[in-house]
Parts: sequence; C-alpha cells; structure tokens
Amino acid sequence: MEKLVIEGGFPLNGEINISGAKNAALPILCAALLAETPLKLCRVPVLRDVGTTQQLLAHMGVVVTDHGDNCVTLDASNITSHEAPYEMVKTMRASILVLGPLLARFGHARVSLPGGCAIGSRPVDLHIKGLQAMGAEIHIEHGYIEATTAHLPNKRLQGARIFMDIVTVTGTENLMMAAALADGTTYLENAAREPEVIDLAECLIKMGAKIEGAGTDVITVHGVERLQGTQHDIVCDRIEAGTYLVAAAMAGGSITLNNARADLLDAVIEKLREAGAKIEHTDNTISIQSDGKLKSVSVRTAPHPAFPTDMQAQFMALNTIATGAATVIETIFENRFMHVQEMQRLGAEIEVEGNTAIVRGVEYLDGATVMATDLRASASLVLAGLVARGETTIERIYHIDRGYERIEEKLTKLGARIKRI
Ligand SMILES: CC(=O)N[C@H]1[C@@H](OP(=O)(O)OP(=O)(O)OC[C@H]2O[C@@H](n3ccc(=O)[nH]c3=O)[C@H](O)[C@@H]2O)O[C@H](CO)[C@@H](O)[C@@H]1O
Ligand SMILES: C=C(OP(=O)(O)O)C(=O)O
Repeated sequence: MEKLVIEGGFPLNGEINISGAKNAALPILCAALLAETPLKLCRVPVLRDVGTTQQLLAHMGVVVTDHGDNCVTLDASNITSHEAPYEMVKTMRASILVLGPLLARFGHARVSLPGGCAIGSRPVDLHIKGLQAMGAEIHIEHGYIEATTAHLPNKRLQGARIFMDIVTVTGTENLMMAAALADGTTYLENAAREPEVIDLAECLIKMGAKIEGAGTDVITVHGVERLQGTQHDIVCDRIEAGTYLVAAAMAGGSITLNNARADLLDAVIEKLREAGAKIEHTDNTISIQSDGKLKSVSVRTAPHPAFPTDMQAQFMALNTIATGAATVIETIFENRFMHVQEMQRLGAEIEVEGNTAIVRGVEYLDGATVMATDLRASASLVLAGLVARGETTIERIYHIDRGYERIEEKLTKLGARIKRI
C-alpha cells in the first residue's frame, strides 16, 4: 500500500495551479444523465472519486470519453441501466447523486443506500423525502433505494415546495437536478448555498434548465421537458486552495495559487489573517506570506458561507503549532475528529469533549508514522508532517487521492520534501 513520506521543516515558496473542485465535478458528472446529447466538462480533476463516478456512469451506459487534458465528454443518449450497485456506492457516498437525475429522466432508479462512513452516519433521508414530495414512490429493499414515477401523470416528477430541515449540499443538488426535469415548479427551501451548488446550477442552466436563486437559501426550479449537453468548466476547488494556504501559513514562505477564488474562501482567509498570515488576491489568484509564527485561532464549522467542515482538520493542524489555545467546534458531522489521535502521536496537545476540541499549541511536532482515516484528516496530517521535526510517514493515503490532485507534485514544486513510496 502506498505511503507518503515527508521530511518536515522546509518553507514553501512559488506558485501552483488549483484544480477543479471535486465537490462540483461529482454532481456535474452525474448531471450528464439528464442530457439527451453529450455534455463536455473541462477542469475535471483527476481524482479517485472522479474515476469512480465515471465508472458508475459507464456502468449505466453513459459513453465516457476522457480527452486526457482534464476534459471529458459524457454521452447519456443510450442508457442501459438505472442502477448504482453497492460495490460502487460503498467506496463513494456521492454516488447518491445519480438518484435524482435517473428518476427525473427515466422514471426509475435503483441506488444502493450509502451507509455510514468514517466521519459520521450521514443519512440521505432528506434526498428521499424531497423526491417523495415530488410524487416519487420510494421503497428501501435489500439495502437499495427503489424509486419510481410510473404512477404519476406523464410518469414525471411533479414540482413541489420542499423544506429541508438541515442544510444538505448533495441533498440540494440531487433535488435541484430532479426538479430540472419535473412537471411544474419546485421550491427548495433552506437550500445549501455552497459554491459547488451554484456551479451545478450554472451548468444545468446552460443545459436548458430554468433555475433561480442558486447561492441563496431558496432555489426555484421551473421544470422543462428535456435538457441537452453543453460545455462547462468546473469551478476551482476552494478546499484544495484552503489546504495549500494553511500549508504555507504553517511552514512559512510565500506562495501564489493560480485558478483560485478568494471570494469563495472568505471565512478561511479571515481566520488565516487572524492567525498572522498576510493574504492578497486578484480575481483568480490568492497569495499568502507567512513567517510560520502563528497565533491560535478558534473555528466553528457551519454551512457556507460560514467556516467549512472540510477545512476543520487543517485548522486543527495549524493550531497544534500556534501560540496559545484554541477551540475547534465541529457542528456538521458527529465523528470528524479522527485526526486528533494521529496528531497526538506527533506530539500535539489536544483534548476532545463532544464536538469541541481544545488545542494548545506546542513548540514543535515530532515526525512519526500516522494513519490517514478520511480525506481531510489525511490532508491535515500532511500539513503536520510539513512542519514536524524529522520524518513523518502517512499510511492509507488512498483517502487523500479521493480529493487532492497530484498533491505530492504540487507540494514538491513549492519546495516541500515529500515522496510517495
Ligand atoms: C460530495 C460533496 O459535496 N461532499 C460534501 C457535502 O457532503 P454531503 O452532501 O454528504 O453533506 P450534507 O451537506 O448532506 O450533510 C450535512 C449534514 O446533514 C445531515 N444530513 C444530510 C442529508 C440528509 O438527507 N440527512 C441528514 O441528516 C448530514 O448527516 C450532516 O450532518 O457537504 C459536506 C458538508 O459541507 C462536505 O463535508 C462534503 O465534502
Ligand atoms: C467529506 C468529503 O467528501 P465526501 O462527501 O465525498 O465524503 C470531503 O470532501 O471532505
């Protein structure tokens, strides 16, 4: 099994390009199922989850052509299966995003229930309730969600007013895609406002959908009869960008991120400034300068535009070597502190009480062998390894390949000593 080995203590300098966002690419790849003609996507990051989604779509009969330059064409004109099997869904929860499109376009879907994962139980009840509100008949049988519109007028989903009592990103995306081909108008209330939801809406609109309000907490979707392919560039990955910003803040140095948008990272940038880093930006670059001497910063995760849960572990890493004590509060997922024990193995001082971690900065971390438990936990261990004394070995790095394109190549370009073995 592959490992990452990092020799800590080197500052980061130079510039790198930020990839397209995993969390935008996954729903937009699934949106190809809605289109009667080919959809061409560019800036698609080469990631394990993207590969899994392409395999899942190919399993359904979508013809996937990878152009090799981060562009891919998806032709869903001849779908042969409406099923997302457990074997694929269990490796990637975002597979649930085929449910809305399959049901809306073909009137039937059979999608394995994703089950829990390392960071929490992660139910999909709001996806199911929303589709039921649109008239779908849904049963859970043998671990699969069986959904049909056979009994509905024209066998189509019906527009509805849907209130989601918890803000859900993929739930909003699934229902927005389903509503795009429903009869009538759907109102998604308490919708997620994440930039990836906006990117999906923009792509759907280019495909012919009638959507208003994406990026606000009420999204209105006027259903249309059919959608066509288009060409779309995936929005930049704000979490990847945020991770490299934290890396430079901790290691010290001066880096510039190209194809990065500061307007998508307000909460993260504010916290980095509070910690003592200097940050400047243009429309599509972000630069950071740091001497590596940071002040602790407390964070509390919440839906966008508040501080993202996908940056929580990275700020935990930052706080381990900052001056002072900070609290890190996780409000989205009930079990997203798996990195704490691994950081403690590097010498971090962290106490966890419920959903709150109290981190007391130490003078230095010491390299050790640690284990990656989920995607962002892995990233946080890389950050810790960049500043730890001596060598840090990170095992189970397949998690990191789900969400960071060529991470060791990008960090090496910035001057880090990191290799995959
Ligand atoms: C592929 C993708 O985009 N993944 C992101 C997405 O995950 P994902 O869309 O799975 O996360 P959600 O926004 O749905 O989850 C938010 C909260 O709602 C709960 N919930 C969600 C759906 C539901 O039907 N019932 C329910 O109770 C979840 O358990 C969680 O506590 O948003 C998360 C929160 O920003 C990010 O960490 C993930 O990186
Ligand atoms: C939790 C994440 O992803 P997913 O929802 O795909 O598990 C993430 O990107 O940090």
